[in-house]
Amino acid sequence: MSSESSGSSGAPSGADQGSAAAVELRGITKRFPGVVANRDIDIRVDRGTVHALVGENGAGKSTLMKILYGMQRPDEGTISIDGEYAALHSPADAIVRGIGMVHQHFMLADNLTVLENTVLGAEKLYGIGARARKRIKELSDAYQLGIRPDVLVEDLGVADRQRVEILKALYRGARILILDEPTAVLVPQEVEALFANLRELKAEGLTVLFISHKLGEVLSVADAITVIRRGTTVASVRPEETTPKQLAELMVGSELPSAETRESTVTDEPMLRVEDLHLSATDPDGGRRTVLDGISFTIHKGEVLGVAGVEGNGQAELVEAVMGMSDPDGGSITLDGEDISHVSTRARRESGIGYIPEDRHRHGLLLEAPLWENRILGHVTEKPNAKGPALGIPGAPQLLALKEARADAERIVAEYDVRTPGIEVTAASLSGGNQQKFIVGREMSHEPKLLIAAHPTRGVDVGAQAQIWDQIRTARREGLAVLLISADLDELIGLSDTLRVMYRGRLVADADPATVTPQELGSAMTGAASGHLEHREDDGAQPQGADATQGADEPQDAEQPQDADRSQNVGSVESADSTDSNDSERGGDK
Ligand SMILES: Nc1ncnc2c1ncn2[C@@H]1O[C@H](COP(=O)(O)OP(=O)(O)OP(=O)(O)O)[C@@H](O)[C@H]1O
Repeated sequence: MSSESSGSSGAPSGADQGSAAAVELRGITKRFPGVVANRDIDIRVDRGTVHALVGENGAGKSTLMKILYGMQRPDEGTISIDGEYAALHSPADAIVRGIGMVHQHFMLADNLTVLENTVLGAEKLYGIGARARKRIKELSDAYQLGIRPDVLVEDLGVADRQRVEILKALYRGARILILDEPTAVLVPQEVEALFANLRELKAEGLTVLFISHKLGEVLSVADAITVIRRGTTVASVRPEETTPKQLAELMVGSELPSAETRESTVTDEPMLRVEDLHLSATDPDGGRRTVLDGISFTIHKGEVLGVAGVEGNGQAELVEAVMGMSDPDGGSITLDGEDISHVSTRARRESGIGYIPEDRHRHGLLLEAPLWENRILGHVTEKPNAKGPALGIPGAPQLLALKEARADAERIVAEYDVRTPGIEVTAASLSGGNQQKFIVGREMSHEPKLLIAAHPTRGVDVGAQAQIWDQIRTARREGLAVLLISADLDELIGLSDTLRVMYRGRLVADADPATVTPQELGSAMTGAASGHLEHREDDGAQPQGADATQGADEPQDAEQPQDADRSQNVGSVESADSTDSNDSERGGDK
């Protein structure tokens, strides 16, 4: 594997020009209790192409890719790689066959360098020293990955981490790369950079298979598209012959949704008021770094406040602070006139905050518990899950109302179209998008006053996305206030009444959702100046927090102020001469 992967360009050769497909899946069937995840699937993927897999939540895409990567065994069917039958019993078998996979949740060790992460477990290939370093450089140059081997992974933004994952796979000799929803966490500029990388890879004869719910992107980068519905392939289409609308109809039989919110329902009654919130975190070396640096905003009843930002600039920490999951150094949080700065997460929920967390596995679900128990999670003292006080004695603890909780779990499954064999199965056995739909259903069921929604439609298909957007809009009309964090800029622009940009732990700019484009917002998020954005005077000109080692783009501190002719209605995200008082600080890195 290693010998065949050192071509003169440093790229794996992939040069076999035979007519065999890079991947041929024939008659793949995979059953789980109560579900046929894949049913007699045939797919042929030509060498040197980018092949997209699309389909609604629970259609069977991830299962199929896990089978190809040796993580799961099919009950029936065969896999051929480059025309040869391949028995893939484990990822190790797949790697030997030149298959690599980049999962949605990156699997890198934060406290190790890029080089260490790359060689870990693959020491036999090029050792751990000079040869390994040379190989990393060759691959990085050949595919223009821009890898810096000695940087700690924790200092990298998401787009860079993704490139490290791709490099890791290439280093192990991958010629077939599987990417699971690779663009879900990227801003538009980063998506473009990733697609440029994918084009480089295929130009060198590599084959890319990727799963995505973003149909516009699929059409822009894929050479071929396979649509899976309810476990089986329903169409193979060429992008040049297809529109996003047709693709959506093939997938779910529904129209492409629009996030656009036209009529305003914003009132002048404040629901959430956050004032001068400061939060710092301890670095592994014991130093302190600023994560939230004087955050202030108000969300009114009937208002959706969207916060745009490249992952790692403090949005996640802002959400956790509002939910009472961290202990801010200063500032206050007021909900509907009540100071909740020092009350517990449970008390915050009980006073009417719904919470759709960013990491559904860590904060949204008990993965090994049945779905009906997950109905109770986070709402243990609320109806319909609780009844009491026990035995009618005042002050006695409440009892869990198990029957009612089960019935309500059934209702959520039906209303939110959660595809599951039942409420007794574990949350872990649901597909990612169906887990998300269940969480959204649970949180909306309690008619919150304030919804904290972090990436509410991440991983859900276009049909379910439309439904979730509708739910949020309907509740907003009835006075719901929403703090919305999303990497999906169309969603952010479409749903928000007010839009703020977060950068290095500060709210640095405002954007008008009616006029701003995803590209402009994306630029602002990476620290560049952009049109339609208003510099926030009240946040002060000098950022105190954190260098932005986030994202693919380095901070553009050295950039000059914008052209005078653009400056009339345009604000820079940060003043051009801003100098970080502490370059070692980072905004909200994990
Ligand atoms: N380990 C498992 N145990 C039981 N059922 C499973 C397991 N993994 C997947 N399933 C079921 O198989 C079906 C296909 O799931 P899969 O994750 O492949 O869907 P998907 O198309 O990737 O969905 P999404 O777009 O939501 O990620 C679903 O009904 C899911 O609940």
